[in-house]
Amino acid sequence: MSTQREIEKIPQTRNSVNEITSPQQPGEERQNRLEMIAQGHEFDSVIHDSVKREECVLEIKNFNLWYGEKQALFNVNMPVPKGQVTALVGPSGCGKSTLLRCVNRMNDLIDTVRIQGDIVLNGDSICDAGVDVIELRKRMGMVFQKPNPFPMSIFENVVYPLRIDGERNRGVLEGVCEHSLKGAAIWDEVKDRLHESGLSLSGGQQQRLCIARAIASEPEVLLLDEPCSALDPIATSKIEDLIRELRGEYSILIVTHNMQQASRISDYTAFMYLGRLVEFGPTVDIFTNPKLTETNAYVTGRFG
Ligand SMILES: Nc1ncnc2c1ncn2[C@@H]1O[C@H](COP(=O)(O)OP(=O)(O)OP(=O)(O)O)[C@@H](O)[C@H]1O
Repeated sequence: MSTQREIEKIPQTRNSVNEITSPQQPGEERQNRLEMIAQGHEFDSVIHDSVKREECVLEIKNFNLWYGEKQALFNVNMPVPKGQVTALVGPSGCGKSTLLRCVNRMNDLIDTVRIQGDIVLNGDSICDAGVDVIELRKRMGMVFQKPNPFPMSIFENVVYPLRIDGERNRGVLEGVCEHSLKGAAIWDEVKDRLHESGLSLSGGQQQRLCIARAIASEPEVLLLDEPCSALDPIATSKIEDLIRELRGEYSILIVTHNMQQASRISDYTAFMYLGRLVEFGPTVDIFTNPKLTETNAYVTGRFG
């Protein structure tokens, strides 16, 4: 869908973003904020005060990213609250996955990527050239759209992060395996078949196995990139319940296309558009009383 078509569908109401920053003068034409973004105008993200008051696990600061000549992220400033679920939403191609991948430096794997700005994890800058990326990734758990269990047993899948760290103690490995599978709400289903292949599980079980593997190393942040997009509704509902249960113990940043899912599972929602953070606030406010008309148009399905 072209940007222009998206924009045209958004009603140009008087209750636009411009009313927040300046009163409308008689006869003055209001310009939609998303149209201004598409035209390359500078603008400041709208971040609700309640987000700013939260303790942060991550702080994304003045962050820009280019794929070759093409800029994909523009001056993103975003605190990610600790112990909460934060959803990243926005139309396809707005940069949600790119931003998520920056947090665990997966974009380093792409030769053409260039970044500016910083991301701070619990006080530590993660973008410095001197950062040990392997150590950094141990502080993050990542779960992808498609479940990706390794071709090894359920047990070995879960304890994999400990194995690569050199852990050999059977008791420790068994304890972490059970704790992580329970944490991922799949223990009862697999406790009698831990030595079967992880690939023998259903798609939804495989995804919970991947979440168990992601939490086995007790990460500071759990990054979930559309973790339910390949799952049926029942498996999706189990993963959503699980995300709610993991909240508090883990800080979760999740990319989702599904507005109902974002509203069900997240505490905070960030709306992105064409590489910019547009509005970021408590999910209940973003879905029922956003500050921007454009956010309302997106979350109610009127474009994108
Ligand atoms: N490896 C890459 N090389 C070049 N451009 C890329 C690459 N990955 C993403 N992009 C571009 O960066 C922009 C943001 O893409 P990204 O995948 O982050 O968006 P998204 O919001 O996650 O989209 P979707 O919801 O469709 O997954 C898009 O214009 C995309 O084409």
